[in-house]
Amino acid sequence: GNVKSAIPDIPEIAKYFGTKGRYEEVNPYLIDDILSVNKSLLKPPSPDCNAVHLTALIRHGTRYPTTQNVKKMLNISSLVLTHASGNEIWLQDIKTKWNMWYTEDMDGRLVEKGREDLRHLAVRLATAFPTLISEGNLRGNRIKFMTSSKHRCVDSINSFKQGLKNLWKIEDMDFDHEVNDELMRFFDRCRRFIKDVAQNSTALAEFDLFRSGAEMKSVREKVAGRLQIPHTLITTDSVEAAFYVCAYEFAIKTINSPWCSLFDETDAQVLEYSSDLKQYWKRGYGHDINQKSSCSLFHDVFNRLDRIANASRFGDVTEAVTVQLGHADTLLPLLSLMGFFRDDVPLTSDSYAAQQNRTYRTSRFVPYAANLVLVMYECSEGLRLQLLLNEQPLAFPGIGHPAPLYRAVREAFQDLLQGCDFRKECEMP
Ligand SMILES: O=P(O)(O)O[C@H]1[C@H](OP(=O)(O)O)[C@@H](OP(=O)(O)O)[C@H](O)[C@@H](O)[C@H]1OP(=O)(O)O
Repeated sequence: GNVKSAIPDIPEIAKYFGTKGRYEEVNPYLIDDILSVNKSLLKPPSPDCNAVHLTALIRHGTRYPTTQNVKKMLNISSLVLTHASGNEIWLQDIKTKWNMWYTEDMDGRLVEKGREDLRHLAVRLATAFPTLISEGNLRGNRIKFMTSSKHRCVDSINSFKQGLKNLWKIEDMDFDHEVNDELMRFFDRCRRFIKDVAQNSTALAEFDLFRSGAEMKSVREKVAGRLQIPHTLITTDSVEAAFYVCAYEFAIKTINSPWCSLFDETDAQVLEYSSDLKQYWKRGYGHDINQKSSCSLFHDVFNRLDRIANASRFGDVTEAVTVQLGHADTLLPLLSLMGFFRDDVPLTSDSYAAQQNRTYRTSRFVPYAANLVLVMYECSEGLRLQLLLNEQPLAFPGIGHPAPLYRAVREAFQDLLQGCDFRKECEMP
């Protein structure tokens, strides 16, 4: 019928959930129609072009909290259930209508919504690129699948495949995927990253400083006041965990949880900045090795594009589509390596106010199921490469065109193409 689907009651702070945000917040038109494809955005660069290859680098779909966060959520929920007082409706609802249902064994696994995220993404990409993501190419093994070994990624790539099988009513075939952590979890393989960042307690100093700074103190005091709990008991971990309850209740169950009433927009923006500081210094521009650790994935993608470019002259392109499933930690370093979302000044613990309009804002570009799609076209004047991030055209830095000539892209990235040696960058003396 023509009854619009009931728009879920969306927490006003939902756009500040960082890497724990829903895909729909980045593309709100999907709330009404999850299979909607903005065809005008996705038409070929010019009528004479035809698509010859597509690579999709995809983050897994919506997941449960990781164990480390379930522990923090347990702490804040028992503190609130035992110590909070006040007769606000939302507090009564937390106490009477909500229960702490998260358990440590959830361990970041994919939830049903996460399977839907990937099944729907598969159908939308097949709709947008029907000559590449096609039943014939799937049955003809011209669509390659690769994934991180993490359960949430394996489940995600199987959901992506299931989306295509449902679309074409395929029940008589299964399709393999390659588990490749060297590429999809390169950060685990880069010794310099592990030593200088992951295991270096000073590497996230700006993040740590902000978490114990003035803006976060104000959030803690306001939340303590709303709960009528002494603010000495409300730590940064507490407010972060309560924010995560709100984010996970929404992402997993599309519920506007009473926990969201603990925060106003300013609180959410402070917590968003805190999350951006973590990603900036651990996965982004903060440390050069963060981006250099993604050199192996960068070369994997461009070596394939070069093969396609050479083969396309002879029309025997066998690798029509490559789908690679990873993490936010896979996409963020690569996006930085390629120069996306770089601010003129670094994100630091004391630049919260100055960075209100920062471009490195993870809520805007790496939600669950975030995806970077590269489409190569054969056009009359040569090969073109179109870039899409979360199904929206993305101009290459320094080129400003979302579907430039491939040779222009290679020129822009020539230093990386000739350098960016993973072994050299990552080995330790
Ligand atoms: O804060 P948590 O424990 O959720 O951090 C996770 C990462 O989640 P994210 O920060 O991206 O929301 C998780 O990335 P994902 O893309 O797989 O969800 C990562 O795999 C996991 O190790 C945690 O990252 P951390 O840097 O080890 O804290």
